[in-house]
Amino acid sequence: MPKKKSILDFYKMKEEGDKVAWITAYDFPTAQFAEQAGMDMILVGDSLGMVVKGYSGTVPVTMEDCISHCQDVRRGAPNTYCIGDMPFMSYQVSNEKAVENAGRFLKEADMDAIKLEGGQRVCDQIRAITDAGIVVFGHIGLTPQSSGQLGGFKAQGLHVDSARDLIDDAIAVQEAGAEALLLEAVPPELTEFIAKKLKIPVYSIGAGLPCDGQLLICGDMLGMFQAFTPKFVKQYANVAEIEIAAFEEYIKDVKEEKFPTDDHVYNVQDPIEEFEKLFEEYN
Ligand SMILES: Nc1nc(=O)c2c([nH]1)NC[C@@H]1CN(c3ccc(C(=O)N[C@@H](CCC(=O)O)C(=O)O)cc3)CN21
Ligand SMILES: CC(C)C(=O)C(=O)O
Ligand SMILES: [Mg+2]
Repeated sequence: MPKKKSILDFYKMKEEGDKVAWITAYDFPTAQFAEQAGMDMILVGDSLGMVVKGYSGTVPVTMEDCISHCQDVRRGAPNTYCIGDMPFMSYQVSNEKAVENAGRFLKEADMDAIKLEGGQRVCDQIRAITDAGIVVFGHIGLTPQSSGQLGGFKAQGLHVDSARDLIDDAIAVQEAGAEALLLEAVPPELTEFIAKKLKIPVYSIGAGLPCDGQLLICGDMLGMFQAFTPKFVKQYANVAEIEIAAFEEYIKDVKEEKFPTDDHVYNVQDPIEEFEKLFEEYN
């Protein structure tokens, strides 16, 4: 079992050009499989609202949802670096609320770091959480919690003006004390510039190759999420197909009385004659 990584390992990996592979996970079994596979880190994303709860966005997700899923993931992956994702309205209102809620991820769910969305406009919160001794991951570009302002789940930084805003946001997030930055759905040219410009590791979800590592949503890469498939997703398995086929076969077996067989039942421990006598008593 390799030793659990720390944020210093991720700085070192950036320096040495070793790429970080991470996925989201929300449950115990997925966390176990990710750790067994050697995943560098796990994000317990507020995307759990869409991937496991079936909401159409991440806005309804609560602190209680996030803490509960972080606890499940930690039990499954005790030796993997885990990041808790701060849900909508858990950090926007005030620095005090932001610090208090960030702290819950560490105290109640043993997370190693927290992530929150936004650039310059959340730098006060990033500074406050950092000052409390908590590792912060920034997240800019397509920020699903503010998809209303973005006009939907749309790629960002495609034009020079918006790219300039994102570069300013990236620098501000680093200056505020964040120790890593996630870029979501921005063009690779911009990703490469930001990854080279910043001292902190810069990771991509839908932001191309030239940076310090890649994140995918587990439900997307495993083929378990059916509502939509972002352009940036590579599907590595079709779990939906496997699961539906298994359910269909089970249904058929039940209808045709092919399940259960002798292998799946318990054997009586008294002579069958005694059982027959027992049943007689009731006839
Ligand atoms: N399952 C899942 N995967 C994700 O990647 C994801 C979530 N859920 N929930 C939170 C956000 C929302 N994300 C999304 C959602 C949709 C697109 C998408 O369909 N994009 C289109 C159009 C892009 C555009 O209009 O610019 C695409 O073709 O990629 C992208 C990212 C990323 N995150
Ligand atoms: C989309 C990713 C980056 C995320 O924040 C999540 O999974 O919640
Ligand atoms: Mg999120």
